[in-house]
Amino acid sequence: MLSGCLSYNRGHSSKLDVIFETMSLLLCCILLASSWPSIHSSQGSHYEGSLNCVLKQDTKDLTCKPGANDFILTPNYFFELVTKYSAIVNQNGGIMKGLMGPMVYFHVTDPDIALKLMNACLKKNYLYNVAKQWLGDGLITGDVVTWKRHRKLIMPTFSQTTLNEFQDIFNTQSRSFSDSLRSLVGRDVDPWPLVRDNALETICQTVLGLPPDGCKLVDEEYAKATEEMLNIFNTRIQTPYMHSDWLYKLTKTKKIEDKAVNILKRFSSNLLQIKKQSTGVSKNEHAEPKGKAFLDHFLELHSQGLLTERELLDELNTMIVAGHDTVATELVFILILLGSFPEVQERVYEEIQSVFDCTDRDVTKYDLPRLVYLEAVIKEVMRLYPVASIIARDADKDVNIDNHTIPAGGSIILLVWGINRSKAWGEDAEQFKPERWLDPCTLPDNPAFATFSNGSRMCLGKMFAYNSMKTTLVHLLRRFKVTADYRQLKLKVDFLLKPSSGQNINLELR
Ligand code: HEM
Repeated sequence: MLSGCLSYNRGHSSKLDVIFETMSLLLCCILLASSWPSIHSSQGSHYEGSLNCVLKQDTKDLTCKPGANDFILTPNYFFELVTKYSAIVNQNGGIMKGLMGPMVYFHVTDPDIALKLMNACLKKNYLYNVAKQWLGDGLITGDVVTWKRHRKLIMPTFSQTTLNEFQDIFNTQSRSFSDSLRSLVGRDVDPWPLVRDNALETICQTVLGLPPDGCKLVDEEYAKATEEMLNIFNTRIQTPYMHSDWLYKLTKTKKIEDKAVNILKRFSSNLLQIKKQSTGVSKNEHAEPKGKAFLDHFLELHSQGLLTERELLDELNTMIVAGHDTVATELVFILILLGSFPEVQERVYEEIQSVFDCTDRDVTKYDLPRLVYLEAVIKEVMRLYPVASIIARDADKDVNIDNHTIPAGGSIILLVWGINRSKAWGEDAEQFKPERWLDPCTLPDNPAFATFSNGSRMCLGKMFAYNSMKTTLVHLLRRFKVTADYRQLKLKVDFLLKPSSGQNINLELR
């Protein structure tokens, strides 16, 4: 039951089913309550036994390390797991076996081993199925066969030409975001709601490709439903009995999920309708997009019979969530770090003033590569605070790595938090040092930076993210000075890495 597939069951239950399931739920709860401690302590050795048979040389056992297990099932279980396992695995050669809840995973922090596994093991771990009801067979949650076909079709959507077309949207959104910050000057405030709304509106504008006309696409209901879903993923992953589809179906959480998914799906269907209507109206009545937007590409693929309408909507939902929550979270971390290191912020400000000749003009595609120090700051914050701090995959065949074999069926946790702090980064890996990005000779190889993942399933939106974050920060930092204290920052892994408190910033007009 615990390793059950989290596939979404679309069928309806009869009354008899409900009675049967309620009785089974009660029985299961009793069994689970009485057996949990033994499942928890014995499951590891049960799995290890079978995994050890195929290991050429035993992978060190993380769960035997002192301190590795003393946080299991604490409220902030995930965050503690990520940070503690990262440190222990880094001290022990970069690959170890260990428990996550009752399941055994191979935990990896060695950048080269991680890259090899990212390329060899394309199948996502069953944990991703918590997002299936919302994201269906989109790129993040789809099975490998669907993913391969869709990735090939969708990759051209992220061409440099398309990204350049988005620069107007990035500028307009960033200006309006900076305007909205004026009301916060002089107060300690949590920037998250405004940063999130801006990122969400930006991705939706780029999905549609319509020039903003002052009218917002996104409402509070959508943003709330997204946050609700991310919380539900977290709850479900951390609650073993909710791993069973039929038990989960009986919970209150499932009802909340159904409501949230309806809101999210209604929103993307509406976007699709707006797009379909806007391509049909004359130029005088409605502003036409200048170039191709995400939805133009998707609709073209649909009209060629390469994507069904359901697949199109799955990709649309995937794009919206992948494209806003990540960017917004990283922007909050960047503001906190800039506010905590005034000398770094001052250097960024001077670079902006120099590139833009002290003017307030928009950011062009030619400015973006010239913002070298700003880019170093962004990358350094993203190294230390990777929003996707773990990536979970399954081996669908035996994978040989140095002296180890990860057997077919083995589950893998790529600890991005740990890869980004591995010994490749040197003794000062824990320190915030943007300068390390300025000299390519002292920089480790690419796989040591895993915030966008690496290999063939790596993030498609990396350049979109850099361009939009740089544009936002230019508009913001030339108007405001930020103060914050990263030492107050408390973190949680709520599916994604997020601040849980201490994220307030203070703005001062320049
Ligand atoms: C700071 C910003 C971002 C970060 C840190 C980030 C990180 C990641 C990571 C780690 C993955 C791999 C997830 C996994 O394998 O489980 C991923 C996948 C993906 N990201 Fe991003 N992302 C960011 C922004 C974006 C943006 C702006 C977009 C779209 C506009 C986007 C679209 C995607 C898509 C479509 C995938 C699935 C790729 C595939 O499996 O083929 N991301 N992202």
